[in-house]
Amino acid sequence: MATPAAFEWGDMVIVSGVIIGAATFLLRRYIFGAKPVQDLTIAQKAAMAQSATKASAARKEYDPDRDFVLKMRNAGKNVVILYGSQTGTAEDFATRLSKDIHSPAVRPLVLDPELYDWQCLASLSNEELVIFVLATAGEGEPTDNMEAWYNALASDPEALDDSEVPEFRSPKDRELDEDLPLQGISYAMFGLGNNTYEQFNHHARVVDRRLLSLGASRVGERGEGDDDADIEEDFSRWKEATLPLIREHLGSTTPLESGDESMPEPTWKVVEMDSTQQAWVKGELFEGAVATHDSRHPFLAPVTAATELTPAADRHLLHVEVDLAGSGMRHEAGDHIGVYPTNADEEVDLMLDALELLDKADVPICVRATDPFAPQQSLFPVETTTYRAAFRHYLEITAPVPRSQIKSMVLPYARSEAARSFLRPLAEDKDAHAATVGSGCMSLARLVNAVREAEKKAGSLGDGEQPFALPIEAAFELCPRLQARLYSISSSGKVHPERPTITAVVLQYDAKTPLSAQAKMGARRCGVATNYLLGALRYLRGDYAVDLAATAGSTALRTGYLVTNNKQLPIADASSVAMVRDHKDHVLQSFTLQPAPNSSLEARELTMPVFIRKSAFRLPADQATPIIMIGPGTGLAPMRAFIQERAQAARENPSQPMGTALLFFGARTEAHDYMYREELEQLFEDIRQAAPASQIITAFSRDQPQKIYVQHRLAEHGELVYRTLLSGQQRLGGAPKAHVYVCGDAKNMAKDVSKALASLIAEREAISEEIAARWISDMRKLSRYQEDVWS
Ligand SMILES: Cc1cc2nc3c(=O)[nH]c(=O)nc-3n(C[C@H](O)[C@H](O)[C@H](O)COP(=O)(O)O)c2cc1C
Repeated sequence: MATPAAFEWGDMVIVSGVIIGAATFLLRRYIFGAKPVQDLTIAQKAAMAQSATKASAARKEYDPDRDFVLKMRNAGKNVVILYGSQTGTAEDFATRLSKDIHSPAVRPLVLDPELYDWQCLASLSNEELVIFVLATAGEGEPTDNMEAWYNALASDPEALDDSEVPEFRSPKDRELDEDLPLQGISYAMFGLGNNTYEQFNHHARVVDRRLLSLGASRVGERGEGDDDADIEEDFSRWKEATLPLIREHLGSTTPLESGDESMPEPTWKVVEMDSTQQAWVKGELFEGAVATHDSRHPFLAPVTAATELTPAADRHLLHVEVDLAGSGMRHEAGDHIGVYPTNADEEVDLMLDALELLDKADVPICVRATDPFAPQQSLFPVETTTYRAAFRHYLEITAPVPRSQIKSMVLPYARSEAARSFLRPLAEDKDAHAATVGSGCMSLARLVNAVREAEKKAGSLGDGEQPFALPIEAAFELCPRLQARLYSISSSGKVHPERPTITAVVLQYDAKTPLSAQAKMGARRCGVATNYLLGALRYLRGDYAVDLAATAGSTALRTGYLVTNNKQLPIADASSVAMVRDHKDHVLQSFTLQPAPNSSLEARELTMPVFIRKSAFRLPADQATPIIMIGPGTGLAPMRAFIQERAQAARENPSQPMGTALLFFGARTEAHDYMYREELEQLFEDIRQAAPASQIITAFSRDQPQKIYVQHRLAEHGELVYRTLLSGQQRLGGAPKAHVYVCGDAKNMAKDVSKALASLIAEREAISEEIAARWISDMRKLSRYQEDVWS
């Protein structure tokens, strides 16, 4: 089988020849903007940063293309919004903020800091403003695209006041104060974080404190969004308090009316191309053009295995393996793999139907910025696409629509009283929005359908009233960019080079509102990426394969499967078909999947767009160091990679000293949820040849009347855990030398595990739990207590 050289975007269509060159130019940011890998802890980074800051400032030649102040002024703007975003939320907030704040006096430009130099910050004038929208990533780390700024500004985040003053570029008209080089510069700050992480909003807090200590003035308070509560509401509150101050700062005397329901200015222009005039071919945009694969240039990896891991009656637990051969990417135990999913065909059709675009779903379109100065001129990473492909590959179409978006981008298009009465409470009342849109997980298509239902219920429309219709430009703006999903790799790169595996539970649940239960396609909601992985598994297994090209009459090859009571239907009808459920009570979605190049339908060879993201979650360099792994559920993933690696080392050299390895694994029941059981038991047999005390300790929560979780087992096996932490010492007397790894749920499990550990240390060292917790904190700083957790 031929190995794909690079990524080709699904069933994308592009005009052959000339467009490839033009698109490459327009997309140079995507194609050439190589991202630095983030594989150091904060402590390591801080140590490196001090010297790096000086060196880079001295080294850096002025590059007008990287001068964001110049860029802003040339575009006739006076505000620059810089976003630090890992998974797209901050980027989306920045874009929306720019819309909300825009007026004749306030002219914002949204920029990615990765493409600009922090040294230019001091050139801003008092009549200009910079707004930071910064998410925290990793364990209190900056996002990849803010890394250079963060390292320069906060050369020592622990001791900001003693940090060296970075060397900013002096503006032409004034000298910079040596200690307060940012005097006269104004900024506003909104941070995004999640309260379940130990270092809540650390990135925004550090940058904020540093800007203040360098002399800059903050307009308004620093906002802090909490993803664990209601980050949209946090953002709205911050905007309500801060936007008037920003307007005032920039000399605007006209406050925006809060009840403003005027039509928004479109950001994007959609041009339909004449497909009869030109030769349209399937696009293979990135083939041969990319030397390095990363999050912006994923690799189309052949899927080499896809299986179900357990016989659980009510959930699909998946194991998916891809082949990275030829990609140049390597993975190490602890790394993450990013997967760009494809939206389910039913969701795409629901959206096309809601926008009344089903009949021209495959018309080629070109989507360009209306503002000739906008930094991003093309909405998608391809010059031309189709309505269907845009919704399938590039946009997040299943997320609930935020309240502020309903207010600014949906309500203005309501042309009947019935539509306005339905939408107004959702736009204005936080609780009404949470109850209907939040709990109902009401995507844009579902919201549009619900407005139409409200109009139908109201009977005839009033005089001169038009039925509700949302223009495509608004829909493109309302849907955020489809983001890659990151999974902890569950295989070792040393043992299985080029074959990373994913271990994931398929996410499906019912939205709990009467409205959603009655709506088209019902109340079931499906996680985008895990259902895409399930779709791939089913396709490879041979469930209901259908060549949709034949039924849809499309010139593009569309491979997928469609389950509709065993009847094969044209894809366009799928959204009206009642969803079929499988034996695990999961709805069966259909996906248009990407076949391997040159493979026949019968061969069933698939590819998946992936990239590797380096992590700091690493085994100790010295294999004599003991490790304690706590990984319940799919939190087992990175532990499996560690165990594979230690087992291989033990097999190869059993006489080499090896530290004890303890695995705490938890699941619901032993009989139905114990994934990788035989393999793990065999691997521990191997490990015990070199480290005899190594063992697996399980916690099956539903195998007895009372619930037992991994934290309970930690307490029960306190003596063994303590001895492993001692690692040959008599007493700890401080942070243990063993390494502890925790992976899985951040909200409860990770916190309870940390408490259980502090408690068992306190008891045996005869110290207070507070002191023991401090030792664990020290372990974190020394990268000996590492978490890979999510909430
Ligand atoms: C892997 C991961 C690590 C995170 N680490 C932190 C953290 O240390 N502190 C924090 O406050 N929030 C943390 N968060 C929460 C994010 O900051 C929050 O979800 C934010 O909305 C993401 O914004 P983005 O999509 O622009 O990256 C983390 C999220 C993820 C997925």
